[in-house]
Amino acid sequence: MGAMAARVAAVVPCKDEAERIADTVAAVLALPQVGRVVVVDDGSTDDTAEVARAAGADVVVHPRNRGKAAALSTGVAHVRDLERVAAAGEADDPETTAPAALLFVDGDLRDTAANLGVLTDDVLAGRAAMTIATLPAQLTSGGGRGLVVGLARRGIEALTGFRAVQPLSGMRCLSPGAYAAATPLARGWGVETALTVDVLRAGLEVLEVPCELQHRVSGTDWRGQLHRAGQYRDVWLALVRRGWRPWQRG
Ligand SMILES: O=c1ccn([C@@H]2O[C@H](COP(=O)(O)OP(=O)(O)O[C@H]3O[C@H](CO)[C@@H](O)[C@H](O)[C@H]3O)[C@@H](O)[C@H]2O)c(=O)[nH]1
Ligand SMILES: O=C(O)[C@H](O)COP(=O)(O)O
Repeated sequence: MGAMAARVAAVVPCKDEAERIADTVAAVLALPQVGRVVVVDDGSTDDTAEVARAAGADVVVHPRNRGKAAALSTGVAHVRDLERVAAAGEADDPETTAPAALLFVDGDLRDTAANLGVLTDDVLAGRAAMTIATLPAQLTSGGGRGLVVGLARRGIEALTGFRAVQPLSGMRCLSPGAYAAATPLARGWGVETALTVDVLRAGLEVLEVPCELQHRVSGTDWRGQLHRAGQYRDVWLALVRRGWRPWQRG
């Protein structure tokens, strides 16, 4: 394994993923590119933290739910703390411990997370600053009507010219420069949309990469629709805060 081989740090934000997180962590830990997996338990009411720890992840806990973007920020901060400790142990060569890239992974992918390796190649080779997974048709059908996806796609295109196939996809690999360009992260469910806008606006390359992933799809019940309403609000806010004014179009 080369020096770069295990230099990706994975961050997995989780709210109530106890049933799925062990498989997800095991699959990500098995990727040769990945050196560490940090799970952020974002105020779960189940055993997510314990299960993730038992599966081999470093775990940080939010005592109260703070949303996906806050969980990602906490996870990256924890990666950096762990690196500082490791660098102190390895004396004068922090380069050997600093991650070459961050891999953002949802907790619900289970063993399909084993297919995430394709996201890291372009970033580690310097061909892209951020890669975004595009998912195949899901085995479980969802209840979405494309409203949130359409909003995010239109806003990103208006602000940057980039037409995203799956603008909400949370599985992303980022170079340290891409992460710096996108911080502070937009709140809640706006984080992916804002990441794409901010990284592109920094003049960096963004690539969508097909990836064989399956995740838990939101349904048509009131819970699913409430979830989509929250997504819509956060994506809208992220876009407006970045200067999108759709109501001004002639
Ligand atoms: O308050 C929360 C809610 C969720 N999660 C975790 O965030 C991830 C994504 O959540 P999920 O409910 O699976 O989101 P989806 O409905 O599938 O949303 C899609 O759209 C989101 C943006 O709106 C993206 O973050 C997701 O990656 C994308 O799959 C999962 O690991 C969750 O456990 C948190 O950490 N905190
Ligand atoms: O189910 C989904 O794909 C997301 O929750 C987004 O919902 P949408 O279909 O309304 O864009």
